[in-house]
Amino acid sequence: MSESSVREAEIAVEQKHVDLVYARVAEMRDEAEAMRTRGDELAHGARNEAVFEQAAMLFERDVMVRHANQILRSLDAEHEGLVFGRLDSTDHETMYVGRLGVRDSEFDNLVTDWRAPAAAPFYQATAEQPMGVVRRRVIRSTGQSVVDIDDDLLMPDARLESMPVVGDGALMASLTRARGESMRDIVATIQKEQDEAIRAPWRGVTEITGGPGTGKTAVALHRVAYLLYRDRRRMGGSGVLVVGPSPAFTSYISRVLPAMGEDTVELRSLGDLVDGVKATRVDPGPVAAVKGSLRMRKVLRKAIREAPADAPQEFRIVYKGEVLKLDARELQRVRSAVHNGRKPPNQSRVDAAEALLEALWRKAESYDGFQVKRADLLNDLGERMDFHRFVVVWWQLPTPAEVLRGLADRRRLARMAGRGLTRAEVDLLADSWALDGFSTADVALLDELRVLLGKPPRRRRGGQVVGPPPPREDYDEYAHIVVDEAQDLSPMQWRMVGRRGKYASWTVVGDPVQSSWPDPAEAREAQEAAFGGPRTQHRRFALRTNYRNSAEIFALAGEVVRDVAEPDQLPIAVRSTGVEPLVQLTDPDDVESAALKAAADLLSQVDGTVGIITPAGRLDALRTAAEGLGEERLRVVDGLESKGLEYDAVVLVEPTEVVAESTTGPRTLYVALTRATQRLTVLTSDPDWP
Ligand SMILES: Nc1ncnc2c1ncn2[C@@H]1O[C@H](COP(=O)(O)OP(=O)(O)OP(=O)(O)O)[C@@H](O)[C@H]1O
Repeated sequence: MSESSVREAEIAVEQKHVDLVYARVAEMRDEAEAMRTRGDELAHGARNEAVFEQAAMLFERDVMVRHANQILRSLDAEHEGLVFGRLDSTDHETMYVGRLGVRDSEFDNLVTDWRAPAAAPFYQATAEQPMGVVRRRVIRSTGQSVVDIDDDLLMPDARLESMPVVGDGALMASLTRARGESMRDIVATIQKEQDEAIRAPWRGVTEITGGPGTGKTAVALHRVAYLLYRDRRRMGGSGVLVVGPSPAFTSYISRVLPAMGEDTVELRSLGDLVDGVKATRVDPGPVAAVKGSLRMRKVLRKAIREAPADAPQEFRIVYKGEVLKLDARELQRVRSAVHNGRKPPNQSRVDAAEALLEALWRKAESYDGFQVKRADLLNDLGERMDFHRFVVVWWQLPTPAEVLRGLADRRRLARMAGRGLTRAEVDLLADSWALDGFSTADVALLDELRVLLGKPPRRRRGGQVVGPPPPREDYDEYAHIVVDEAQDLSPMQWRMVGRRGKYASWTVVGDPVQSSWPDPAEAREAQEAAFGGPRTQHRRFALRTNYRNSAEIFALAGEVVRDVAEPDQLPIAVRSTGVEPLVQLTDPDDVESAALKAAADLLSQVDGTVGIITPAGRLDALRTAAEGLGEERLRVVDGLESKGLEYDAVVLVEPTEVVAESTTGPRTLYVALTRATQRLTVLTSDPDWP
């Protein structure tokens, strides 16, 4: 038989099994639905019968329905099919591996869930350590049709005559496929070193490092699916949070988990981690660097103690014919004393009122011949409307946003900062807070302020203040938190994320060489604190193969960080395309049209997406210009925004400017140069670049 007819025959064999699986799944769906109906009848019918038994059945019903729904979700996901792998072992057993486990009506395995221990050899077996696997087969489907197969022969000596081997590498086939709107799952082609990180135990901190394109993000997401499968009760209860750098990134990865049947995981970017706030911009590097540093804690702590700008400077109240007056200094003394109490300011208004009354009493007492009893004065004034009106304006309950906005006042900010910030830094921050909206870095500060201020008491109708609510935090705490691009989190951001995971286990993914955070030591410390201190159990995995970039593209990218990276921090790109990146000298006045021209060329050369990556200063202009092209496959982003994303082809605009803008030298440029899978064009007005 010719090779192609062998392949056809083998595809037909697999199609038969796949058909069987889908038929069984349809049956399971019917069974689950019948079960649901029965469960409903039970619930409405025999209320008086054995309640415990009923509860158990209801529980079972819920599990069944959940399972059925999960199967349906996986079926509905338009991905590479339910069954994607097959192992043939030395004992002549065959096992199919898929997105979920399916048994036939006799409880025999039709498909094993990829996350089950039994499926591990599918990812871990190698020619050196075959784990009893003679042939590993990857089955590629479109919908329910098998379209191709790819075999790995791990034990040539154990192969039977009747066992054909076809295909030339499922991994390569997957890597060269065009990239689209969103990231795909990699369940069918997870590599051994990746699998080890995916299947690591849930406890403590799992740290995954690796260069660009080594699959860190993919691995982290598959690990989430794995942990949910293995430990659904622990993980599912308080949930899993995945934190990424930008909304573009969360949107890019948003389909991976649903494709694996997991749609309960929360994806958030650093700018929308706090409910009710959404970052609308990104600060320039030097501004973000100040806002992210731990020095901000002191500034904010001071800011919440400061009287609001519009608070009254003195207080007069007439009592029994005498004017009682507190001047600015006296008021300030009362304010400080209340702040020194243990409650946060937004829960201290009652204390503030009491302290004011005491101060008024001391004042009255100091007047010669003023005959009143302390208890009477406290009571009488405490019920007076004019007193309460004063308290409300003098002890305001500001929102975090109001406090931060207050710091747009340069003089006020300088006072709060003391020697903690330089004058130039005060100017940078004040200018930034005078702009509309908040930046990504501001969100961590707002979260810090929220904790410092405390939750204001809820109001009852009629405007009366009710006592403080039960102590409940107003953010969720998670069972497991994944932090992607972890090298970029500022210390203040680590505090924000850490607050959401006081009892969490962690998966932390990053690449120090791609860092845009200038003070790694301070960030490291804050990170450790977020994890619960240095005693937390740590396990580390390093990924070494770059699956994204062609070898030609990565050779150029590696060049620009040669001075700032250790050799073993640079991954190895194994896929060669024979297409060298193009470096074009451009007229500095003509960069825009050159970029559009280059993008148009690339769009005609690749099937998937094309990205124009530009210095932040040119972003708006290029974005507007590119809109004119009306191309759905084209994106325009700046270097920082390009973090974590990938395109089939990239036009990189003015590398020297990208470096100049960054606070961490060539690292952002390295990020930008490692986004393309197939083709890269660099436009530079610097004849000496690189
Ligand atoms: N085992 C694999 N099989 C198929 N594709 C893979 C595999 N591992 C990684 N990839 C692909 O390689 C590309 C890079 O993966 P990913 O984005 O997870 O890398 P990364 O390490 O997070 O990169 P960066 O640090 O640059 O953001 C993706 O398209 C991913 O699907």
